[in-house]
This record gives sequence, structure tokens and C-alpha cells, in this order.
Amino acid sequence: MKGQTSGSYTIILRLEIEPAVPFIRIANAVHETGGEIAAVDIVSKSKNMTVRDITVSVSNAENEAELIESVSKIPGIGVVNVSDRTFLMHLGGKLEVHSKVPIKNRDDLSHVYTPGVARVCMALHEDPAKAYSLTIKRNTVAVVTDGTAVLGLGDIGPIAAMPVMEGKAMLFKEMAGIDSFPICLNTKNTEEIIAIVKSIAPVFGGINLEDISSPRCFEIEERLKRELYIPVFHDDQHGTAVVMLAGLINALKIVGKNMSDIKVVFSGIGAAGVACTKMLLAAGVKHIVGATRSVGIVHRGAAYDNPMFQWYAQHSNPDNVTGSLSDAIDGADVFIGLSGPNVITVEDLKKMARDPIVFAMANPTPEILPEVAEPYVRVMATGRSDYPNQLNNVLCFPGIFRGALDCQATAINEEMKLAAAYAIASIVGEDELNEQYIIPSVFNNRVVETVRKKVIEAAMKSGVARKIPHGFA
Ligand SMILES: NC(=O)C1=CN([C@@H]2O[C@H](COP(=O)(O)OP(=O)(O)OC[C@H]3O[C@@H](n4cnc5c(N)ncnc54)[C@H](O)[C@@H]3O)[C@@H](O)[C@H]2O)C=CC1
Ligand SMILES: CC(=O)C(=O)O
Ligand SMILES: [Mg+2]
Repeated sequence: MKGQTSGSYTIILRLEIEPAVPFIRIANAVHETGGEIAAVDIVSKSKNMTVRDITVSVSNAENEAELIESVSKIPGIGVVNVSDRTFLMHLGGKLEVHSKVPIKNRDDLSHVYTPGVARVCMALHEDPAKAYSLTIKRNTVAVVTDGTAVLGLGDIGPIAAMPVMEGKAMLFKEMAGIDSFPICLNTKNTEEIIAIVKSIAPVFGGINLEDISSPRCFEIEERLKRELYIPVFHDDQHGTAVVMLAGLINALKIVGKNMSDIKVVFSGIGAAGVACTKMLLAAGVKHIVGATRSVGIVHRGAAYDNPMFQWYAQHSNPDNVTGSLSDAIDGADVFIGLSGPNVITVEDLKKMARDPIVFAMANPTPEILPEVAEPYVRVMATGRSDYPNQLNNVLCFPGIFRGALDCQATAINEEMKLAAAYAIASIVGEDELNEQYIIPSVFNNRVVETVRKKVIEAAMKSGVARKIPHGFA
């Protein structure tokens, strides 16, 4: 089946090719099945046989099978092996622990371990605050999940969640130099999760909650924030909201509209949808309507089991309209998708107000694909790295935690989140801003430092910083 190929679905075909077979036969077979050749390498060459690795982007598993069959049918070609680059990068996991001090002899050993270590233990026993200078606490964050809302894949459990959590830990390290560790819990019980996180908290300078489904995520975060003295941050709520706001600040400049005048429609009222709604309300948006697959447009007068839907009904939908997502989108200036794949259509986009802004942020498959939506929208963004305008919480969590850890903040509060959003938006200069560039790249090395600086300033101003880092007065 042909479809859109993706840089993240890449296979490597190792082929034995007899000399009589022209390469164009292979290229045609790949092309005809919808694959795209990304690279060709020679592994070995002899008089009778050339072994090549052909790296090919495919659209899905069905496309992969079709492509392999088509190539293997070419006379004089043998398919030796097929490997998947994404899986190869996960072999053995993506993280390891390094020690900072070499242990080469007994003397080293007696300092880093017993007997020397005992004196350090007793110093910490007398003054636990010294953990920030004498242990890994200063620079270590726990990435905690129960595997119940992993990307848009849903409740796939703690083991299946590991690759995402290892990925988040890598991003903390690569982007912000923060050490972090994936902690995937084999329980969905709210009280158990709270108790476990509180029990492991002594090791960590911060807790990043990840991919915990709503509405449990709200209580878990609220309780941990109240009961711990280190920052607790549910990334899917606040990291997403910060980045979404940054994107919207810039997108509105392009279309010449104000926060206070726009109508925003949300698909998905889970962790991310609720937090983004709160962030927009704080930023001055007055007209927000939210819908989900299960209950349609959330409105006053309906009885919802989910307590967050009750809250949502009270704080959105000023005209108290009812119906489906498709009804809600009528006349909307902005669509924000934090739900699941392919939930809106071109017909829905045609009903939006002038210069539609569409943030289809569901991962890995957005609410509508950019190539489908683009002819009908002015600004299009997704959560993915293979399209322009990547609105993904990775733009926020490394920098916001870097700032919070550096000033030993007791919390990450609203002031710090707003500061982070404006910091991210500010990186795209007025002269650079355009429909394809509303948000800086994840690889823009100014992002983390700019967010860190503004977050530290906001933490100091709002009274949650316990330490004034060097360079801040
Ligand atoms: N781009 C980004 O940075 C981020 C994107 N997300 C994406 O947002 C989505 C929701 O994440 P969370 O709020 O953490 O999950 P959640 O489980 O807390 O909430 C999901 C919400 O989406 C709705 N939903 C799920 N599948 C749907 C479908 N096929 N059609 C319509 N509604 C559907 C549910 O009813 C619920 O309201 C996921 O796809 C996730 O990958 C989440 C966080 C960050
Ligand atoms: C990006 C992210 O955190 C998510 O899709 O869940
Ligand atoms: Mg997430």
C-alpha cells in the first residue's frame, strides 16, 4: 500500500546483487511500491556478487512487506536481511549510567566507598539540604509513568512505555545536561503512585510525570505538589501547554488576531487538552469550546462522570453550544488537537474562520495530516519532527527543569510556565516569523538557555527559588 513515507520508519535492506542486475531495477521496484531510497552503501564486492545496504523510507508495515516482496522477486537479487533503523537504535536500550570519578586503586575506593563515604553520609544525616551539593539530587530528575496514556497509543502498560521514557531521559541529558531516569510503575492506583513517588523523591531534584492518563493525572500531580518540596511537573499538561502557547503567540501575529477575540476549539479534554485550555484562559482567550469522541461538545447542563469535564463545562463554551466536534469547529479561528489520529476532515477545516490556525498535536499520528490540511489552513503545526512547526513539549521540559534545578526551586509555578512560553516564542524573530516557522527548532541551541534564564527570573520573583544562581541578582 502506497502512502506518505516517514523518516522515522526506515528499513535497511541488505541485498546480494549479481553483476548483471542494473541498480535501476531495484530503484524502480522500491519506487513503484511507494518507498523512498535514502542511502545506498556497498558492504562488499567480488567478481560474482555485490552486497549493498539500501536504506529505504516506507509508510507502514504493509508497505514494507510489499516492498520486500517486490525487490526479492527481481531475478539475480537475494534479500539477506532486513533491519529497521528505529529498532536498531533501541537495541540494548538507549541509556546507561556513567560514574564521574574513576576507581583505580584502594585509595580511590576508600574515598568513594567505605570507609570514606560514611563521613559524607553523616554530614547529610546532620544536614539533608547538603544533598544538593554532595549527591546526584542537584541534577537528577525522575521520569515517572504508569504507561496509561503513552503518546496517543493509550494504555499500553509500563514496559511498553519504556522507550518513550528512555527517550525523555535522553532529551533531558542531551538538551539540558540533566541526568534523569525512567521509572515505569506497574500500578494504576492513584494512592500507590503517590506513595511510590514520595518514597523515591529523596534521590531526585525534580519529578517529571509523563503519560499518565486523565483524570488520575490531575490528582496525582496536585497531591505530589502539595506533599513534596521539589518541583513536580506533569509534562503532558504543562510542557505541552507552554509550547502550544508559544506557538499560538506567534501564529496570531501572522494572522493579525488577538487572544481576546479568537474562538479556539479543542479536540481531546485529557491531560494535555485541559492544561492547554487553562493556559489559554490565563493568556486572555475568552471563547474556548472543547469536544471529545465520547461526549461531544462539553457543555453546562450535562452530567459527566469525569470531574474534569464538569470543570471544563464551567470554564468554557460561553454560548453553551452542544453537538459534535464538527459542529464546534464552525467559525473557529484555531483548532487544537490533543486527542487521536485523523479526527477532523477537510470539510471541517472549510468551516473555520478566515486564516485558520491548526495545531494537530496528537502523536504519533495527528488529528489531520499536514499534506491534507495545508491547502485549507494558514498556519499548520504538529507534534512531529518530520513536518515544519513542531509543537512538542521537548521544547519546554529540558529548559524549564534546567532553570528550576539551577535555582533549587520548590515548585514550577504558573509564573515560570508563562515565562517559558514567552521565552520560546521570543526566539523566533519578527523578521523570521512566517507560516512555516512559528516555533524554534528543537535543535535551536538558544531554546534551553533562554527558557532557563526566564524561568529562574520568574522563580526568584515569585518566591520559589531557594538559591540565586551565578549571574542573577
Ligand atoms: N505534541 C505534544 O507535545 C503532545 C502531544 N500529546 C498528544 O495528545 C494526545 C492526548 O494526550 P493526553 O492528554 O496526555 O492523553 P489523555 O489520555 O489524558 O487524554 C486523551 C483525550 O483525547 C481523547 N481521545 C483519545 N483518542 C481519541 C480519538 N481517536 N478521537 C477523539 N478523541 C480522542 C480522549 O477522549 C481524551 O479526552 C496524545 O495523542 C498525545 O500524544 C500529548 C502531550 C504532548
Ligand atoms: C510528546 C508527548 O509527551 C506525548 O505525545 O505524550
Ligand atoms: Mg507525553
